[in-house]
Amino acid sequence: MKQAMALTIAGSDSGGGAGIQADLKTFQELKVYGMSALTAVTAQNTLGVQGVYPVPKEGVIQQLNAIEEDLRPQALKTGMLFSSDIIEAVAERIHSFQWKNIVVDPVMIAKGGASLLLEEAIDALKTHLLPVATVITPNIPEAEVLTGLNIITADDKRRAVEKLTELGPKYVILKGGHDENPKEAIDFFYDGSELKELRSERIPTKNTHGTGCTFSAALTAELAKGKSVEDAVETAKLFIQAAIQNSLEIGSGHGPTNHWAYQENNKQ
Ligand SMILES: Nc1ncnc2c1ncn2[C@@H]1O[C@H](COP(=O)(O)OP(=O)(O)O)[C@@H](O)[C@H]1O
Ligand SMILES: Cc1ncc(COP(=O)(O)O)c(N)n1
Repeated sequence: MKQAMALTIAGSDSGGGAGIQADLKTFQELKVYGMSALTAVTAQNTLGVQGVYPVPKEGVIQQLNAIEEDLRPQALKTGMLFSSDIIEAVAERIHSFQWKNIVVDPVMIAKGGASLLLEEAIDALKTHLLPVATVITPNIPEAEVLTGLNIITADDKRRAVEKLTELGPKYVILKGGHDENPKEAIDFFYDGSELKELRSERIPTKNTHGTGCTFSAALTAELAKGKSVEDAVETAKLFIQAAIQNSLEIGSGHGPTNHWAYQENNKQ
């Protein structure tokens, strides 16, 4: 059997709950060989981000070249990209290497409020990266920045996914983790013509550090196995639901999700 291989292009979270660490743990749980290109080192724990140290653009390019030369991913995701320099370099390589199954998680702000993307990089994200994306997975505040819309109602969400599709990605998943619905976490899934709602019970917990990273990594892993976007997103939703349901009470801030819960549940 051909080994499924996936790449994450993202920042490091020293606390292990988000970023590259969450992505690689998720790939591993879904039995996908994980590769990484690091864009920034963050000093971070469950309480927040204490420092951000970007990798020079040349360093990011060299990591991508090394992967292309010898390994090649069947799917990849981007997370924290930090600057327009890095975004342009990543978009250019995705295009020239003809990499497929591109998941763009437009990470902007960590749960504690620290900025993981410079203001000057938003334009580059819209003009360079979104056009080469297969799927984008913004949360509500990120979708507001990308569209300029205020997103509160279901109608606002419909308008937002349509507007986001106009920026170039084939599919948009607008995640509902940040909305006010106390009962359900509803993600809007739009394929350019049809809108589907992905619903799950909202779990009352403060331990949501890394939920977005884990969700987009699960989606990427399933795409690397050759699944359709429609099927991959169903698994990603089940994966994140199990990970939040069994989140870990470690650290004294927003604890991380549990990356092994999905497989543990499937064993029973
Ligand atoms: N409390 C929760 N209970 C159940 N699912 C949640 C909860 N919070 C977030 N999710 C789900 O986790 C995924 C990540 O969403 P979100 O937290 O909005 O992303 P981000 O980490 O990028 O802000 C989505 O599928 C969302 O519906
Ligand atoms: C390096 C890095 N990348 C991404 C996030 C976003 O995490 P979340 O999924 O909690 O929004 C983070 N806190 N740190």
